[in-house]
Amino acid sequence: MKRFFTCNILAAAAASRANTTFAFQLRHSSRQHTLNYPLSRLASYVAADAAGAGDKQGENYDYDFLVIGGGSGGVRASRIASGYGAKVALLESRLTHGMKPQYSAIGGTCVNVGCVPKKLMVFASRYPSEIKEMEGYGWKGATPGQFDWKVFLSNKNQEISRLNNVYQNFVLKNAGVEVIEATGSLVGPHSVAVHTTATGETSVVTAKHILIAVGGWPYKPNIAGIEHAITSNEIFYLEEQPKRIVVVGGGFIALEFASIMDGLGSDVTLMYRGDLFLRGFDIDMRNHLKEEMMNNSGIDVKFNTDPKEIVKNDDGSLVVIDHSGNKVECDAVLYATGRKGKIDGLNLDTVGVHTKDSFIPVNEYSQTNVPSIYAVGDITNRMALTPVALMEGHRLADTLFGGKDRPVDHEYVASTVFTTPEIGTVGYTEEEAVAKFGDIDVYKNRFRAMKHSFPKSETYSLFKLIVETKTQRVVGCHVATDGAGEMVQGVAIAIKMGATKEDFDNTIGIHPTSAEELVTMRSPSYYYRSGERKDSL
Ligand SMILES: Cc1cc2nc3c(=O)[nH]c(=O)nc-3n(C[C@H](O)[C@H](O)[C@H](O)COP(=O)(O)OP(=O)(O)OC[C@H]3O[C@@H](n4cnc5c(N)ncnc54)[C@H](O)[C@@H]3O)c2cc1C
Ligand SMILES: NC(=O)c1ccc[n+]([C@@H]2O[C@H](COP(=O)([O-])OP(=O)(O)OC[C@H]3O[C@@H](n4cnc5c(N)ncnc54)[C@H](O)[C@@H]3O)[C@@H](O)[C@H]2O)c1
Repeated sequence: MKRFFTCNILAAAAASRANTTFAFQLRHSSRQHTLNYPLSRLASYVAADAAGAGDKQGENYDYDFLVIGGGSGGVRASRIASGYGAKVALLESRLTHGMKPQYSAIGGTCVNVGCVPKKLMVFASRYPSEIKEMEGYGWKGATPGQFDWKVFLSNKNQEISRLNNVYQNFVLKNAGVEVIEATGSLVGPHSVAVHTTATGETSVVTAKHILIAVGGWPYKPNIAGIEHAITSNEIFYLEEQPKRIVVVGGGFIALEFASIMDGLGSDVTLMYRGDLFLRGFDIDMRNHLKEEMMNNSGIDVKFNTDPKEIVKNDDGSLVVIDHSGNKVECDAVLYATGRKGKIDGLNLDTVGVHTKDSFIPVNEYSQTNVPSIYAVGDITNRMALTPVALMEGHRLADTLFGGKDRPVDHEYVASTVFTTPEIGTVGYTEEEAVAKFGDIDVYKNRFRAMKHSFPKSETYSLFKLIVETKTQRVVGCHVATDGAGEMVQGVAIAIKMGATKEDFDNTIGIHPTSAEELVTMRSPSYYYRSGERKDSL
């Protein structure tokens, strides 16, 4: 007798009681797979699932740890778990990067369509401004030449392919992780349907612990003509460099790509719906970046501007019409308006995993409401940064397989917006510090770095330290300058360790650098006492 069931553990259990053989019908995304599954095996994992995650049951699972998603969090968790001797399999939909439908591949968003190709574009985009200053240093007639988008893209693609190979065949293979090119979806608290990418076949495997590390996906608001807009996924594969580009958004991705495309020679219009971009960052850094962008880049920054419609012309060019009826002609529109969790097709409902919007809430051990199922990285909507996903994955593996008690730690996480100039930041903003501590001392200096002052460029840096008055602990450091990311990484160690302003003062600077400013700001620029700003005491 052959019967069909949707992928539902209760239906499977009923089938096993009726002692039938059956084909198991699974739906994932738009595809539908049929799986002929041996009943004895199915019955065993149904029984295991029904019994919960008992240690004794665990001995019968196919794996100790099954990871869905081969990005920052999944790769780190799986290789650390394997290092502790766990039997680990990792499912990633694709092992080599490329366009639709996934864009991402082994290594995740960061490696394929995020941090890495983005940073390569940042490097490429900064050469022209370096060359502009060369004349002041005595180099006559230097020009950046012509940027060849196709050459860059081809080199970038080779580099990402190299990294895909490194992840699959060195990082994970050497760690003993079984990598499967497949898309995973949940069947039960201990069972996952594995939809093999190459063949379309589906099988079901069981694991004592399951980790969901599927990352996120760009979100575009539903305005007329939105289908003509691209996202950060597509920009890494555009065949031609858009001569004119409108970037919509005011977060990390919008600002970084506005800077990149400007540096590469495109005409850039940045549209942000609010008064000032980079909400959540220190107010001085936000204002400083605005001034630097307006004074030292070609970016046309439009605040309080929200597109209402995108119209495609017959020649393929686009027009962005905002709510006031203003029009901007361009060749591409990049939407960078946030990211959603990639939960589609995971069958979370089937197993009862709670979601909030498109994300999966977890506790401090990255555990979902279903005890055997964990989630790390962007899908948990804690802090969407690669090193954070790495930390969450690592700590989970330490806890589950290393015999350690390692909850996540999101305090004093440093980050950098790779605009020109970069904004490096760790700890509390001025606003947050006032709200939390009431009494703070603020040290601030805006200056022209030696490198820019000599060729007489009007390019400024801004350094800011925030100190809790009572303890004199440095609780925030915000830097807008060349190489801010490299600089703030070191400061983050000191701040995480609880360094005081005196510790900073006792540290001897490196001369001549811009970074020495961090240890030479002697007197506070202003203070807050009981939440009220005071210019002197
Ligand atoms: C343009 C851009 C630039 C960025 N720049 C930076 C930066 O400079 N610094 C920084 O710290 N962060 C940056 N980020 C953020 C960073 O990329 C993410 O925080 C990080 O990649 C999250 O890791 P993750 O493990 O949660 O998920 P991801 O890295 O997104 O990995 C998830 C993987 O799971 C796979 N997958 C999804 N569903 C399934 C399924 N059902 N079965 C099997 N596999 C599946 C996907 O194909 C993907 O490869 C950037 C992001 C973007 C978009
Ligand atoms: N350098 C880095 O570390 C880096 C770089 C890129 C991305 N990231 C991570 O990826 C995450 C996602 O980046 P992102 O820039 O897409 O998101 P984001 O949340 O940083 O910014 C989204 C922006 O879009 C705006 N927005 C949202 N909905 C809108 C709408 N309907 N219309 C117009 N504007 C709208 C928001 O006001 C905000 O300015 C970041 O939060 C960050 O954690 C990090």
